Amino acid sequence: MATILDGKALAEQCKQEVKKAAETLARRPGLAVIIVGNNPASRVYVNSKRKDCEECGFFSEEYALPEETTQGELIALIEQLNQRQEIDGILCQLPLPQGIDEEAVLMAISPEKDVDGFHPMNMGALLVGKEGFLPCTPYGIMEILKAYHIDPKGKQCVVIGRSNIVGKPMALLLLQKHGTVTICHSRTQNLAEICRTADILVAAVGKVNVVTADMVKPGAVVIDVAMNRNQAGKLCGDVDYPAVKEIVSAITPVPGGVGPMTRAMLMKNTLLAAQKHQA
Ligand SMILES: NC(=O)C1=CN([C@@H]2O[C@H](COP(=O)(O)OP(=O)(O)OC[C@H]3O[C@@H](n4cnc5c(N)ncnc54)[C@H](OP(=O)(O)O)[C@@H]3O)[C@@H](O)[C@H]2O)C=CC1
Ligand SMILES: Nc1nc(=O)c2c([nH]1)NC[C@@H]1CN(c3ccc(C(=O)N[C@@H](CCC(=O)O)C(=O)O)cc3)C=[N+]21
Repeated sequence: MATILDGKALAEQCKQEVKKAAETLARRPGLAVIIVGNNPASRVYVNSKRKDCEECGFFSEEYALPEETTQGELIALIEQLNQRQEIDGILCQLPLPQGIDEEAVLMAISPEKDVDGFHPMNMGALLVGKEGFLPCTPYGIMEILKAYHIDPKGKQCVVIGRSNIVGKPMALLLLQKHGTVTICHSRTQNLAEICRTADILVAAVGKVNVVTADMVKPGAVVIDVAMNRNQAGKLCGDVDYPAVKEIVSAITPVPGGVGPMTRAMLMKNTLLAAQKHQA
């Protein structure tokens, strides 16, 4: 029987710890969340971030900007938030509307307030193994592995996906923990064969059933990052969960796996930002 890696329960635990630590600070940690346009999925995520802040006793501000917002206006807001003492973390929800250069926007966030860990300064710190904010999703996955005593050291790790926010930093964190890491993407020719070598398989593609049971080594650990909707409109990951869970040693469910831990790590990063900021 596979262990179901319960990200939801672990996230609740993490948030309780964050809340406790936040109570010892002179001032509540503050998070500003910016959302541009009317992406319904983004709306859902932003609402849950507000709830997380309340749970952790944080101060939070939300900026819901219209679809027509210009890059200049968005960056001007970020620059104001960079200056504000009571704001420890700034998150600009992705994706941004067409015509706005995401990289320019992410670069505008002060690296000290970049609780998403998307600024090139924090990305660079991760690359060279220096301290910085870790991107929340890969950070949350490493916390899941740690909590369940799954050590990447010496293991074959396969990451499917090479985005700057998930796949690439995921690969770097597994490498940092001494995994032997292979990164796959849309041009990978022998995906199934490479996946079958994995002791730890991380799927971060965004396509239903891109990972089927024949691609998974029996006894492997499978982490499903994706947030897809299937034909019935149900939330699901990249992995054919019912079939794959029968052959693995451990697997994250969707929902209830990586998603809640991503949000918990956002709270953790905001706490860390506040601690540094107030030191
Ligand atoms: N649980 C959570 O907290 C989070 C979940 N997500 C979800 O994770 C998924 C990935 O997100 P993100 O990294 O931002 O997505 P991107 O679309 O930026 O990246 C997807 C990656 O998958 C690769 N890919 C596409 N098709 C295939 C294929 N057939 N075989 C192998 N690789 C393929 C792409 O390759 P190429 O580079 O060649 O195009 C790309 O590297 C999405 O479902 C997203 O919703 C994202 C963030 C947080
Ligand atoms: N600047 C920025 N930072 C992000 O971290 C960021 C982003 N932009 N854009 C979009 C992606 C996606 N993402 C998720 C976070 C939590 C869940 C989550 O909590 N999921 C729940 C289910 C939620 C539901 O029911 O819809 C779960 O898996 O159990 C999902 C997805 C963060 N992202």
